[in-house]
Amino acid sequence: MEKNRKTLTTSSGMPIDNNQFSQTAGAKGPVLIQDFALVDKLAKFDRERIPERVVHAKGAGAHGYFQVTNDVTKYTKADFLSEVGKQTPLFTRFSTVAGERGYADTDRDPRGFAIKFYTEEGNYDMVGNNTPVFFIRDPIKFPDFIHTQKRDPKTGLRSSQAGWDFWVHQPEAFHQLTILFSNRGTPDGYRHMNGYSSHAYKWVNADGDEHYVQYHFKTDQGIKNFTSEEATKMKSENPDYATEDLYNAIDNGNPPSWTLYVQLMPVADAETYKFDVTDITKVWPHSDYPLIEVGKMVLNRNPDNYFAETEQSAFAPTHTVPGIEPSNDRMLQGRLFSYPDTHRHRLGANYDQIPINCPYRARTAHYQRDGPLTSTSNFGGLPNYEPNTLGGPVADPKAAWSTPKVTGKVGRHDFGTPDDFVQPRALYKNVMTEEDREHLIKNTAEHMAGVTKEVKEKAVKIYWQIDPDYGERIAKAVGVDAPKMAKM
Ligand code: HEM
Repeated sequence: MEKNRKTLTTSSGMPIDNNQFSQTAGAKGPVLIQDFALVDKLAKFDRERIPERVVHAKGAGAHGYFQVTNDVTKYTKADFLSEVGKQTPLFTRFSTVAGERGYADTDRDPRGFAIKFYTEEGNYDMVGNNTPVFFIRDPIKFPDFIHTQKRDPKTGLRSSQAGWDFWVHQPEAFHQLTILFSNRGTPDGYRHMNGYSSHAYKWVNADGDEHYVQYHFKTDQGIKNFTSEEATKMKSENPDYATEDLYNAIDNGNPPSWTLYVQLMPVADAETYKFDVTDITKVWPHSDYPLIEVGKMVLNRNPDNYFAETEQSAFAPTHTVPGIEPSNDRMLQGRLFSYPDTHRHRLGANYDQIPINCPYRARTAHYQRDGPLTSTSNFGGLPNYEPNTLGGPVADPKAAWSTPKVTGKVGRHDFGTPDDFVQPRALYKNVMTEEDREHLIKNTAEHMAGVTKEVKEKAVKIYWQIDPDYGERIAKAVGVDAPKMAKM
């Protein structure tokens, strides 16, 4: 055996004499079940795959840190934001949404933008996207929406018909669609896009004052997008383009960074504001609520092992810290349940004990025990019940959340009649350049190419209500009659 090379072992640590030939009964005889070097290897291999994430299956991860650059203590008591200069280690995962784990990175799709801050008060996860709004605003619609983005149950193919058939029944989706079918739907890798909380969360300060908050992580690399042609070409040239680009930038000592800004709205303002600020299909005008700088996120270390870190990372909006609370945004409330639930399914009940998910900078103290793959000391001989006289951990009333009032009847309430077109109209008319609009029309029409006339006509009707120019140009590009639609 060569010097300085370790002896190969089984997973139980038994030295292995030979890794080239299975044990057999005689040179021509059958393979023996006593050969643990073989059985251990095959059994481990048989179980190598865990379920992929039901959405956001393909992603790239990176370690880094967050540093506070501005005093925000009058808005939140979150300890990791308590001092200018304070640094908190973090892990980030960027992703596409609909494709499977082997899918191409440059597909038109929102991009996931998930951050796990390892704070001294426990892990804080910010699970956002590169778009400030979303397609729907009630969690009961999420599984149906995602089914339209995944493969058709009969053909096993992706179907743009399903997407459009769903969207034409959700006029509120057209704000997000106007973003998705602009070139922002095909960002040039993960370094050149912004990240948003999309939801309103709540910041609470030490005196109990509450603000709704929206997060904007602005890329310091500048926004860069692919055109539809460039993105499609890249799918075949390098399906892992975004993953490789992020890895190489960090590996080459060129750490990407993002500046975090927030919009803050006193909770009382929300009652009289012109729209429901917990509606995720809306953005808050910067003229009403300007951006306030908070700090910088820098990604400077690649994972050592993709599976252990990136694949096993488990983010949840439920993982929060004192000073940051959920709002009543219905989508967010649905997500609070969905993420830890899917982690228990994907990784097991002790997903929090996997090193990448472990709140290693906080001192955890509780009475939860056992379960599959318990891989900590399981709190040794400490008591496993409470109340007790044994000096075990007790709850601290100071950690109580804010106590917002709720009124009204239990029921399946609709959203009333919000104006879902004013914001996509402003985006189309006032924010986009003529070149942006040309790309938007072309990209939308390309995607709608195989869609039925009935669905195209319904979509055109919505586009026309957003803005007649938008509707007429889409109608022309997809080959339906816009003026007739407009009179319907
Ligand atoms: C009711 C609505 C939603 C539901 C039920 C839902 C559910 C899920 C589920 C089950 C996963 C897989 C998690 C895993 O296996 O680790 C996931 C991933 C993800 N979701 Fe959502 N989602 C919703 C809306 C949203 C919204 C609005 C955003 C962004 C603002 C978002 C951002 C993400 C991101 C970034 C990931 C990937 C996290 C990672 O990198 O591991 N989701 N979602």
